[in-house]
Amino acid sequence: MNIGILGAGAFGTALAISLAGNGPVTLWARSHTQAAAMRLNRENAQHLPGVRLPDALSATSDVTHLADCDTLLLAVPMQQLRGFLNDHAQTLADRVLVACCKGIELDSGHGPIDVMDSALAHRRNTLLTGPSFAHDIARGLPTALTLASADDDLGRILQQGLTTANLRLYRTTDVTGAQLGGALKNVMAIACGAVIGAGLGDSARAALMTRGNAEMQRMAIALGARAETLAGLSGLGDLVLTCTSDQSRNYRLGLSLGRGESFDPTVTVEGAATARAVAARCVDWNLDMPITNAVVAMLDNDLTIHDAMAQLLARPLKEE
Ligand SMILES: NC(=O)C1=CN([C@@H]2O[C@H](COP(=O)(O)OP(=O)(O)OC[C@H]3O[C@@H](n4cnc5c(N)ncnc54)[C@H](OP(=O)(O)O)[C@@H]3O)[C@@H](O)[C@H]2O)C=CC1
Ligand SMILES: O=C(CO)COP(=O)(O)O
Repeated sequence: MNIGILGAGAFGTALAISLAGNGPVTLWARSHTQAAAMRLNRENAQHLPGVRLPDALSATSDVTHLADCDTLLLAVPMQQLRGFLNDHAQTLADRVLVACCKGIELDSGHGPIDVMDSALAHRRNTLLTGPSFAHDIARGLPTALTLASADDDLGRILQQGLTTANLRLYRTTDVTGAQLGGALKNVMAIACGAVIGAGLGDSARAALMTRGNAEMQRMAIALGARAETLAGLSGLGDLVLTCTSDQSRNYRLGLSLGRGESFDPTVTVEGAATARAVAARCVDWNLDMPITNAVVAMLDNDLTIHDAMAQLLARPLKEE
């Protein structure tokens, strides 16, 4: 397998570092300056400082250097994915594509594979998702992820080719479940960060994680996912990681909301747009998504975390 990675952010770079342990990998950055600096300094100082780029990793800003790559990993943020696919349709044609982003597109309500399926003519579109921080992968720490492919034969090939010494891949054909688990856990991480930031305690966070998990299951099953996918790495696994670690940018945005502090708007926080994408559609989908709606209200400054928790506690009592 000849691998290229498009998008030299934290995650794309971390995956490139890990995969370079298997053989040569090409990492494409849109910025010529960034690619040149990575070649010169053997470091992605902008997005993943402090980690040496291995010799088997070639950094470039020239898409023609991806000509020999049969498998391309796309590591750009979710809301940029469609524009990116349109801009690079020729480079991506006839390759196996692996989306590495987590989220739901605001305009369409679609996840990464759905966006690729609608934007590109071919259908060899897959997703790599699950609990993993870029810094952990890049430092060689053990990680387990899910490779989602509707075509199980293709899934097996990718599972084999993208597994590395520190990256163990499981696979699933439930692309809907994998997309939604990775997208919705970020919304719950914002809520959990807000609870901790406001000093409401670990018990409240445990309640939110559990009810958030129920909310994720409800939506995913309604849209055709399998319950066991949401109980796996791409759902519960990533929910646990992201709601409990301040390595998570979504969780840190929540912390800032809970503390009443501002947050750097240039940081990639997928859960904010995803929460809006879901909240805008949950009435049409006939879905009860109280935590997601509360996150949107907090992001819009319409609700404090104290009021949001009071509202959630005052909901009609029901069976678990
Ligand atoms: N970081 C992590 O730990 C993990 C991240 N992910 C997912 O990976 C995805 C990317 O996140 P991450 O790498 O962390 O984000 P970063 O903010 O670190 O990097 C984003 C990268 O995307 C590039 N980019 C943005 N828009 C475009 C575009 N239109 N064309 C080309 N390149 C573009 C940026 O380029 P530039 O620098 O030039 O702006 C940058 O290299 C997200 O969906 C995230 O949820 C998944 C698991 C773990
Ligand atoms: O997806 C991630 C961990 O699995 C990264 O989380 P953040 O995008 O919140 O940093």
